[in-house]
Amino acid sequence: MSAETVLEVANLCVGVGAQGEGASLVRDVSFSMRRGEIVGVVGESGCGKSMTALAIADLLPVGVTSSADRLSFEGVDLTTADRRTALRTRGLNQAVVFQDPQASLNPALKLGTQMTEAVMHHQRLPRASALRRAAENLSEVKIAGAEQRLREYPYQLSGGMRQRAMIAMGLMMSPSLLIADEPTTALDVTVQADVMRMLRRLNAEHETAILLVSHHIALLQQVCSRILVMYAGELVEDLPSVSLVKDARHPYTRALIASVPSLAHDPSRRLVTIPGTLPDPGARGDGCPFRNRCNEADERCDIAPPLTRAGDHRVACWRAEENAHA
Ligand SMILES: Nc1ncnc2c1ncn2[C@@H]1O[C@H](COP(=O)(O)OP(=O)(O)OP(=O)(O)O)[C@@H](O)[C@H]1O
Repeated sequence: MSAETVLEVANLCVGVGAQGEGASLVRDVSFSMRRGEIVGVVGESGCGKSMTALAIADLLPVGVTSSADRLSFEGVDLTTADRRTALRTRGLNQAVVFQDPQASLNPALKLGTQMTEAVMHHQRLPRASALRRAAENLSEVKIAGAEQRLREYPYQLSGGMRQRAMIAMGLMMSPSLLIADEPTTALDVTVQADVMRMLRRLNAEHETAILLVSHHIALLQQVCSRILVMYAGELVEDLPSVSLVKDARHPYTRALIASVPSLAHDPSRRLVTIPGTLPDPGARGDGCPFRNRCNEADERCDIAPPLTRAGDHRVACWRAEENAHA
């Protein structure tokens, strides 16, 4: 693994039950992220984006478990590390921002207390220095009157401010990876743009890699260097953002693109919606998970296509070769 690799995930699986013995929610997802890279994860609701992000962050809901051949942060493999090392590695290197900051901020603690807890514990920073850093971070995400805000409770902040405070909190440790799951979905459009600008600036200034989960493929194309496309719990395509529109090879990725006005090749053509629905996690069967909704499916699709690499592009479709030139 190169020193430039921040995160490496090999064959991540997520399932319901203490041993993942129930329905399979995520199957064999593998990818890595370089320092400072912004990688997007896209797909329809229920395709396993959040479960993938939560498994990496070790924040899966009760009753859902994960396994992986390798899950390493900064070279430390958390699948073999002891609990203490795993906690410390995540604590030092990883921050998480969710769609709903309300769910992540403790309503009973003042902002200053919750922003400083981790650095005081992990970096042994004295309280005064930690509070100074917290105030600087709040100013950095454009929250005015930072010192006063640190003495306030989350309910005293607006929704957009809470989301920015979450980002400021996440960056207290200068993490090498920020996991952001739909960080702007619950916000109104102007605040969304502010939050995205902020994430990009923090990425550029602190070299923080960002794993950005969103169902909004056009937004990901604008900010990410690479996009991972998930379908029914599987990674079906991984490609550079610059290739998205002209070189997507999986029919599902193409359908996602065709359903977005700003990305569709010919905006005058009718936008395409994807017929059918995502199969239930317990009822995916064998073969390509997309075959029942795919207008290019043929008899080959009864066998699941492997995720095959060609240069910096990976696709799980028997037609990937043909589609590369189509
Ligand atoms: N607590 C849970 N227990 C069992 N299954 C769950 C739980 N939470 C979600 N799921 C199921 O896991 C699958 C993947 O869900 P996930 O939230 O990862 O999808 P997603 O792509 O992030 O969707 P969205 O964009 O709606 O958040 C879905 O079928 C969902 O119903």
